[in-house]
Amino acid sequence: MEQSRQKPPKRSEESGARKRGEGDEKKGRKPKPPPQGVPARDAALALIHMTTRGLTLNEAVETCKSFQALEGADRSFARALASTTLRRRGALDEVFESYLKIPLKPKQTLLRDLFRVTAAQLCVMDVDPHAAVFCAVEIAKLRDTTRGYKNLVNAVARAMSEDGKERLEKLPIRQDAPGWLWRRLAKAHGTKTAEKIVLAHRDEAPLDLSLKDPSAELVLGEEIEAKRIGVRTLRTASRLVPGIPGYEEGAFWVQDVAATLPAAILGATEGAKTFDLCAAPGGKTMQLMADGAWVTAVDTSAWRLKRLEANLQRVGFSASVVQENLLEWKPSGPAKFVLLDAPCSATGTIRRNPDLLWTSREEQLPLLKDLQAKMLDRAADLTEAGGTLVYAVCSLLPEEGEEQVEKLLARRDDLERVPVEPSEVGGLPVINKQGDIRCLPHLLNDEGGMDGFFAARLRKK
Ligand SMILES: C[S@@+](CC[C@H](N)C(=O)[O-])C[C@H]1O[C@@H](n2cnc3c(N)ncnc32)[C@H](O)[C@@H]1O
Repeated sequence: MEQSRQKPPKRSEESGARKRGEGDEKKGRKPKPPPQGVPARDAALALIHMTTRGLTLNEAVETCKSFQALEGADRSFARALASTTLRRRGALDEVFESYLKIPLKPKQTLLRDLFRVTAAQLCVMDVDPHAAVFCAVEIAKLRDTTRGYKNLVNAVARAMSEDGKERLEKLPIRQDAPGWLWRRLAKAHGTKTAEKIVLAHRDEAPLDLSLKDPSAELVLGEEIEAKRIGVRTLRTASRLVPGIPGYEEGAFWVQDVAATLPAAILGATEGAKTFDLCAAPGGKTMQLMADGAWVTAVDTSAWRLKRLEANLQRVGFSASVVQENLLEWKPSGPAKFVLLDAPCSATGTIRRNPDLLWTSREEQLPLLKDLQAKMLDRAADLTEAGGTLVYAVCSLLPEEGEEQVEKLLARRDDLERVPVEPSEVGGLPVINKQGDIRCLPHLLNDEGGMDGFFAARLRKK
């Protein structure tokens, strides 16, 4: 059986919580769980385990019964614990594994996830270490696959409570990213920038609201801190979207500041025929419509289009919505303005979706790149002469962004790049040498950062 490499640390004499638990155990009484105890931590473990099996964190949150049963502070704690575990999983694995004499077997997935969640509490989060150790052992006892390892869990958790934080802090920054992503980020942006990107992934993203009418004042109430940023964004410290004044009236929708830039640089004019390709769930459709464009929104996914329609309805817009594969869609004619927000690795949204670090697969990239190139050609064909095409991806990887555009311009002579001006992006520091938009998560770090995005503007000759 696996054992801890180190002796478990001595128990702290100051530990009221642990002394109480131990005493109770000796006397055969059930120990009293501390606040935000076993149920919240067990729900966080369930969420993590669902992501290990391939679900996104959002899907797990929506479907996990033990999480759904939580309320208030327990619910927030479980969500924060799951999110922290995913953000730091690479380093946390390294830390807890350093205490094991015998590595875990690949099939011990639940035990591995329990160690991860416990390490996140003990090495990253500011929680009572005694509560973390106590609950880890109680959770181990709950299931057949972990019950036999409760002593190991106890020993490793107690060892981590002693010096896990120090071990974590000694690890290189790149440890938080999967190897394939780190290699690609370092090659594309250089090691220093790649480190800044990986560091930015440690933090929760702020909540950005896109204003339907950017010139209007949105009165949020004194309790919600907010600041104007970019072209139409109000950045807030709030998390409760439906609770924000103006939500029911459709005065805003949720959209990271970086995601507002592709539609902003398209420059679709009032009443102009505009194709929003790969449109769902409709963030950019709403933005184009708010600027008065006459939009046809195309997407292949029925359920995502349902969300688009619900979003449009709340904000009070009605677009022409088409469920079609873009590569096969045959509209009656081209449009003056075309926005293609192509499917991609979504690596630019890791701050919001930390599960992507572990659910994205390098093997998906060739397929995505092939699809993006085909979509770009199709989108160019659907743009009328003299019209504007914007290509966008929420990716950190140039092979899905910059390189796709270079290759497009090399294989077609009917397109030319139209460089973006700083005034078009509200002065944000996101315009690269070619005049394209390249957002990275650490830019504007002091103000909460931004999603990673690439967007280029092309004119059809
Ligand atoms: C990056 S998301 C779009 C986000 C959207 N533009 C927004 O701002 O809310 C990419 C979209 O491409 C859609 N998609 C993927 N393959 C497609 C295809 N062959 N034809 C049309 N849409 C496709 C997906 O369903 C997904 O909704």
